[in-house]
Amino acid sequence: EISLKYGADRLGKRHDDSMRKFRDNRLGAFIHWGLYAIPGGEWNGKVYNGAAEWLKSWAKVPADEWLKLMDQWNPEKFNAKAWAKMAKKMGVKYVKITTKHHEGFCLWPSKYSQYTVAQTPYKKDILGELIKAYNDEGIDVHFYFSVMDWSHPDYRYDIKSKEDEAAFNRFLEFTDNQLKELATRYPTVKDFWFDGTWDASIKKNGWWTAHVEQMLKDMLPGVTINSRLRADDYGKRHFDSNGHLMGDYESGYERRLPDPVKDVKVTRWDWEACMTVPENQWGYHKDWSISYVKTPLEVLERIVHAVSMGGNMVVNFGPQADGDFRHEEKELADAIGKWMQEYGECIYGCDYAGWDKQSWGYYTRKGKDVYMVVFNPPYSKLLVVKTPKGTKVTKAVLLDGKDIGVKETARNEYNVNMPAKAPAGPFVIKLQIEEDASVTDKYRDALT
Ligand SMILES: C[C@@H]1N[C@@H](C(=O)NCc2ccccc2)[C@H](O)[C@@H]1O
Repeated sequence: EISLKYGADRLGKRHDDSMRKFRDNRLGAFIHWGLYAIPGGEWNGKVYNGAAEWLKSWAKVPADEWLKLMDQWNPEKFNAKAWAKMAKKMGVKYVKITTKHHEGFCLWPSKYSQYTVAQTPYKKDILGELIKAYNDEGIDVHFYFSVMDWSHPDYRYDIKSKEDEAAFNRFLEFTDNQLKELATRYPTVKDFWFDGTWDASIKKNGWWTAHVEQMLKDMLPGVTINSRLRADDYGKRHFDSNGHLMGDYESGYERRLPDPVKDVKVTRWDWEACMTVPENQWGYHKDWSISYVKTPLEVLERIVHAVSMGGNMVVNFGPQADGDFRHEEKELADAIGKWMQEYGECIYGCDYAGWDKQSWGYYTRKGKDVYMVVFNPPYSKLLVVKTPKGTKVTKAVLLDGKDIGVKETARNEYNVNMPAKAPAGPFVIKLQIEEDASVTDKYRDALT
């Protein structure tokens, strides 16, 4: 291994209470809310199909012109309690809020910037209202924070001169101040999810990313930090030059998921995926017909897929400028919530089962309980289960306790019956197992 000053400061997963809660939460929601919600993907009469929160970039709008949108920021339908009730009903255990996205507009009254809610007609501290409302519902709050800040004159994409260096150092100090401000004003925050850290300027300042992780952990013991913040001595990101994960969980699965067979290695560390409902819209876009919109079932499958591989899933919501949600997102929250109400025990506190993936769906595991989450019931009405050596399935029940029958068909192979009346949608079977490495082998491998 090469010696690093700013590489991973820990090997392996964290097992303290805070990280355990992060992991056991499993299902979160993203809130992408900023000035970009006002134009909603359209600028000067042209609708841009790219991500709506990047409209400033697609339409090449100068920062001072873009930030004039602040004069229109007055979400008259915003009701933090209603947002928290919606999240509660969806069954999310945490919400990640964009405190400041790339545009530089702050949802809290930062004293280090003139581009904040305090300078808008709305005036009030939106972030503070949201944290109180979510926490009052028992929902953890995580902060999304974009290091890249298009509103700040000292931001640099690269460091190519002494002036660049001086400017960027001022920018890093500004960023430190905002982060300390967030940690001080909102001490119940449980996680910082950094974005906008891919530029050469950050990769050349790996020391600063290590300093930020330490600074926040000193201020808020237990707080979790995503790998996307981190660059090491050589600009390596997420995983350091020795291949060790930096931060507390991998945060590279944005709008994609690890393959259940080829990428089983991700089960060795903590990770959190995030996803959009359209193909690629985080902020509010007025026209969702421009790309494919996932159904609630497709969102649900991604949630289960993540948990089945030992990861968290964060489903994105892009609130409207008026503070209300579009009907598609309300309906999605409702549908996911109904499923979680009935089957959530196969998600919350669950992890990778370590069994070979089968075509009917996904396994999750909590202690001695292995769950089968069935998305694709077979015409045979027989759900094939293959267990690791020394593991036996002794019973298969629905979550209401109804025994549906399991038959051993070969060594470490079983057929679990489909319920007589196939449920109308994805459902869960709970397996009772016995694990004993000393189990004698009554079957013999064929001699080939
Ligand atoms: C969580 C998402 N991350 C931001 C994003 O655009 N990431 C993908 C990306 C990364 C680098 C260049 C272009 C696009 C999106 O705006 C969301 O905030």
